[in-house]
Amino acid sequence: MRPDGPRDPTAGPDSGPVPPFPLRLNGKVIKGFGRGSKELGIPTANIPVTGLSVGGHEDIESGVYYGYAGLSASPATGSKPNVYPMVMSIGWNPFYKNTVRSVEVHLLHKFDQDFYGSHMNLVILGFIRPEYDYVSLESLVEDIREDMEVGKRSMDRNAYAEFRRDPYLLDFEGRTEVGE
Ligand SMILES: Cc1cc2nc3c(=O)[nH]c(=O)nc-3n(C[C@H](O)[C@H](O)[C@H](O)COP(=O)(O)O)c2cc1C
Ligand SMILES: Nc1ncnc2c1ncn2[C@@H]1O[C@H](COP(=O)(O)OP(=O)(O)O)[C@@H](O)[C@H]1O
Repeated sequence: MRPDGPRDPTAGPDSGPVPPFPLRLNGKVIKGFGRGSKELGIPTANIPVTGLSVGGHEDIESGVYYGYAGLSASPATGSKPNVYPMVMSIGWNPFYKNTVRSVEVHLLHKFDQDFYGSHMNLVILGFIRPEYDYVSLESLVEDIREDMEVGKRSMDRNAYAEFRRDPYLLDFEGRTEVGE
């Protein structure tokens, strides 16, 4: 269960990501559990959990992370490839008691349209917190909103902001089959 008390304003040292970060992985955006997170204002783009095996990250600790996401061009919407800051959850979603592990990314940007089928390249820069169970949906949402603020503040630091230009993010060569 979520511990009481205030949370740290940033995650990870100001001097920049420390190993195992930056972690790089990718996958195609697939349908999630359809719990209507959009209605809560927090849509999460799922990539197949096999995306974790790209680069051998299967044993990554479950929890909440922050970093940057590169999204491929979407033929459906005509959008160009672009990079966005993101917060993400890797794990079992204890609040929902999932039986499969999931990788879910919330991009810190307002989109007019869905982008299922696009490819997403991720550079993870830091760990925010473990996954918790919650007394209510409201308290889960409140904590995710705080994760978004922690992620933003953390990436505003120079040693993290520079990863926005990491070439991995916009390299979609031969990526179409990975993680499908
Ligand atoms: C930044 C972030 C933090 C999250 N933290 C938790 C958590 O601590 N516990 C939990 O059960 N689910 C957590 N979730 C997962 C949400 O419960 C999940 O997005 C929701 O189940 C909707 O899933 P769906 O989009 O696949 O339908 C988190 C999601 C995000 C984006
Ligand atoms: N800011 C955003 N971050 C992540 N996904 C978004 C965002 N805005 C729109 N989307 C779209 O919403 C979808 C996720 O919606 P959601 O309600 O969580 O359903 P699902 O259960 O399919 O994951 C993503 O796959 C993506 O196409």
